[in-house]
Amino acid sequence: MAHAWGYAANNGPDKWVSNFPIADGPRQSPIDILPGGASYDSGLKPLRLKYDPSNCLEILNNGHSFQVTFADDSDSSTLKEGPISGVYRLKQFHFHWGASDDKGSEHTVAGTKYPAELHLVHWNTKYPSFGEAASKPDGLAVVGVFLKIGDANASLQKVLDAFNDIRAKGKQTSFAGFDPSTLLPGCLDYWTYDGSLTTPPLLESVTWIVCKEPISVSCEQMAKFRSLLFSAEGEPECCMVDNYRPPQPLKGRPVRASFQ
Ligand SMILES: NS(=O)(=O)c1ccc(C(=O)N2CCCN(Cc3ccccc3)CC2)cc1
Ligand SMILES: [Zn+2]
Repeated sequence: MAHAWGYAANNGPDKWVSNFPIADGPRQSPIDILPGGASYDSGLKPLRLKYDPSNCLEILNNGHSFQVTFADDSDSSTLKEGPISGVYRLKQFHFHWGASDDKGSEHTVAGTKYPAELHLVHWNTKYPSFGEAASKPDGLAVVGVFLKIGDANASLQKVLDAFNDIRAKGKQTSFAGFDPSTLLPGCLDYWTYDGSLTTPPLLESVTWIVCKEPISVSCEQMAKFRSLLFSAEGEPECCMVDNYRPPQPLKGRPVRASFQ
């Protein structure tokens, strides 16, 4: 499996350890969050998120998910405070989802799976770039937001409307003026713990910040997620579904809550 990792039986999460031994490391993600096992930390600050829609550049099908990429050459779209110190810049956001509404999220809450999970990926500006930061223990901060079946999400629909141009792996199209803060829940209470990227190279460089409150998505919108392809044009079509890693061992890590 020369780095051809994926989510199928022959190259999926249980196989990643052969090319990425850190898969069995001490701070892997995602995890099952046990609210009863999290400790309230009054020292945790509210999340300070400031996003500039003019930084939004394009939307891309990378063969594992789709991502919306941001210009990160200035401090105009940043995450500050919360559990982190310093300034982290937004690089991209993407999602993970299931083949059906009963699965799809990477983090779970007392065993509960959500149909999808949003990840807003930020890198620590004490390092020169995302690539540099991705290999440092305090290099990345990812805000995770659960999606729960309910009313259609008008903000999410703007993203889904771009899917016709990125159906196959490797397709990308310009995507301007989108404000990712419109994808955040009203309440920004969160759990936080030290973890990793949930895809190869599984680098243990992520401060995870998982919001307690989900955002809504309709089942028709979930069907649109599932219309994307893992496969490139000209290859046999393979629907992009179940692109999530299951929870990993906590290995004694503390999980803190910003709320009581
Ligand atoms: N699910 S998640 O944990 O939020 C997540 C966050 C970010 C990425 C991500 O952007 N990539 C694409 C390329 C960069 N590599 C790191 C790298 C590899 C080699 C040289 C430098 C950096 C990470 C994977 C993936 C997953
Ligand atoms: Zn992710």
